[in-house]
Amino acid sequence: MASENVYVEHCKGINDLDKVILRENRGVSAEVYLYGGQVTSWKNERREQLLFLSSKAIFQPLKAIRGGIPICFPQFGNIDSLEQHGFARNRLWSVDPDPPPCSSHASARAFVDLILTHSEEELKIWPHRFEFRLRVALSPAGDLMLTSRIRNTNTDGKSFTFTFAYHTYFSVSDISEVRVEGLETLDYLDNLQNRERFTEQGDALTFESEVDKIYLSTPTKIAILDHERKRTFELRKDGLPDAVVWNPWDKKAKAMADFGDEEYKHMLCVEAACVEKPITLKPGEEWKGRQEISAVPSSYCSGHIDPRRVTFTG
Ligand SMILES: O=P(O)(O)OC[C@H]1O[C@H](O)[C@H](O)[C@@H](O)[C@@H]1O
Repeated sequence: MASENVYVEHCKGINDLDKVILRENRGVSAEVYLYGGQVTSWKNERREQLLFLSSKAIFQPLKAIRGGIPICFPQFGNIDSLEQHGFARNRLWSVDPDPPPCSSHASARAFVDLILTHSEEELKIWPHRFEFRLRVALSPAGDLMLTSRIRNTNTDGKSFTFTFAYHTYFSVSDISEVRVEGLETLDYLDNLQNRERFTEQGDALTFESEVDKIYLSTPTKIAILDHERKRTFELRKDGLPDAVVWNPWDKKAKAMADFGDEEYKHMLCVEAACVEKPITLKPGEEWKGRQEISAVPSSYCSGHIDPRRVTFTG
């Protein structure tokens, strides 16, 4: 069991589900449910919530929690016969009692190591043995860092193939005030058009209708600028070439039981992912995928904001 200290608290959350609270200097914090291995909260030093969590989210096994950072594994989407976005987000993870050394975020004090392995039940729907280790860490500066290490532990000599995403729901003031930089001019697969391939035109992305796109071979940094809240999220990723951008907009919002009708205005999913080219692991092989997110104050200037030149005050 991970040690209890001022940085890490193991407790019960909604519906008595186990959760872990990570705390750092100046009151920054994050919360992780063992159900889904899912981050559900990330707060800055002003105790402001940085992730979107639906007011209608259902915290009950077999349904993924709507918001935070669901983990999509072993598939993103519903291409395969498996459940949409795979089973990892619908399973009870454990605290990893003996995590192997993790070079990422080695200096973090507020972190938890979780593990998910195949169950006998699982083997019927996805016939592979695996160990999925997830480290969630909060840096002293308040950055939220997730590292996934997935190992093929098959004993029958078989490789397995998977796709993956950190399905991050960012909290935004008003979707019509948001710009995403770093994806312009890239190719994407449009989920609203049978995954047909297009090229993004023009400047940074803005939003005025439903969007569900998988941007391909993206840069390792993406910025999400919230003009009204004067906040910029910076997403950095490694091992995850693609980035999914999703907002259901009004009609789909109404069709989702665990999502408020108007909540689409206050969220945007930007998901570090590996979708276009699935990953194949031979027995004994391990894959690693990392995502780090920071939230920094940004000064508003109509037109261009260069995420590399935002004003850091913290
Ligand atoms: O409702 P969920 O299974 O959580 O999926 C929510 C959304 O996830 C991704 O962003 C997909 O690209 C969307 O097509 C999907 O609607």
